[in-house]
Amino acid sequence: MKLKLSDLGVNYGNFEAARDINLNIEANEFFTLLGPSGSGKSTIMRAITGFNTISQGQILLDNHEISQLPPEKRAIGMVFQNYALFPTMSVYDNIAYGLKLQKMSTQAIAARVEAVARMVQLSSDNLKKGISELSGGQQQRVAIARSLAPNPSLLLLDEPLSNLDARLRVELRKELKRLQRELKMTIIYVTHDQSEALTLSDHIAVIHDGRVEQIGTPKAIYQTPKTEFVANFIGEINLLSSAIVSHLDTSSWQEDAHYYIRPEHLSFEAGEIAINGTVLTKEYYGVNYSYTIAIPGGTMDILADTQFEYQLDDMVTLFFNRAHVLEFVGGTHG
Ligand SMILES: Nc1ncnc2c1ncn2[C@@H]1O[C@H](COP(=O)(O)OP(=O)(O)OP(=O)(O)O)[C@@H](O)[C@H]1O
Repeated sequence: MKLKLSDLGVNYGNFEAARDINLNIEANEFFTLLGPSGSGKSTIMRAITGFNTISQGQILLDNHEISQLPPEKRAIGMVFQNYALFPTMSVYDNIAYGLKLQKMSTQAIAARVEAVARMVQLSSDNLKKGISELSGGQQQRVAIARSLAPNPSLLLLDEPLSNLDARLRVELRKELKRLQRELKMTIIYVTHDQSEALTLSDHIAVIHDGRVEQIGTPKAIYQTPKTEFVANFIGEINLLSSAIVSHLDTSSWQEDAHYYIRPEHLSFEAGEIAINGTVLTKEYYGVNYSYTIAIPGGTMDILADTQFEYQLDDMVTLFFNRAHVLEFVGGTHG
């Protein structure tokens, strides 16, 4: 199913937690709301599910206005950060919960619970257990299975992996993507983790202060951020301070602009622009090094191939090309 939010606004009392939200989410798309804590992501999700009343705009699910419907009539699946499982029920009963409400036959429920348990790779042994007997990763699988059981055509996932350790997050992230492809579902995903957003999404909406800052593919958001906020929020980036810029031959550069460059666009080898500096910190990442270089008026982070091995306090020259420099005037792309 496709979802359209048009001029959506949500207030808590006098506080505008979301405003002017316009999103077009296509059927079978993996769409992510990415933004810092408190930016309004959950507020938008709760408006879609019906747990928040909207103060303005429309929510169209396959062209039908749903904002006046109660949550249970919207047929939208939802998984929360804290799982929100029923702790005293068995895994089976948790997954079967929505199906029982739909008055499905016991036999049909059993078949469906087994099917979704298989999808999320929960064994039949696990189905008999109590929720507290499962690991965090298994509990999250139960939460996903429960939301999938009624076969929703739209699934909302609000920070579903944030309670898990790093390795499990990556594993479950791959599984989510596989499930989405297999089940041909529209997924709206909320995260403040940029690597999750970049790896999973077809499109990302960057949310900041209750507004949409930019919508685009992961590549577009990373490579051509429209605002200074997006440039700083997605990926690592170096600000070329005015002190640095004043050292450069910058006749084509504007005085009131802010200039940025990504660490991977700096080189120790060659480039149009050169800055001398000394090695301040060095981190080894297996495939490469990350160095912080002290330069006149500031520091720059650089990602370098392991062939470029320097020691602390070594003198080095950083090179980069003008084409890789991102320019912002008044916060927006120059
Ligand atoms: N029930 C509420 N009443 C009043 N203010 C609220 C309520 N819920 C959220 N807020 C405020 O609205 C803003 C947006 O909150 P929201 O939970 O949507 O952010 P978020 O981007 O989902 O954050 P997080 O990543 O931390 O979950 C915040 O400033 C928050 O304090």
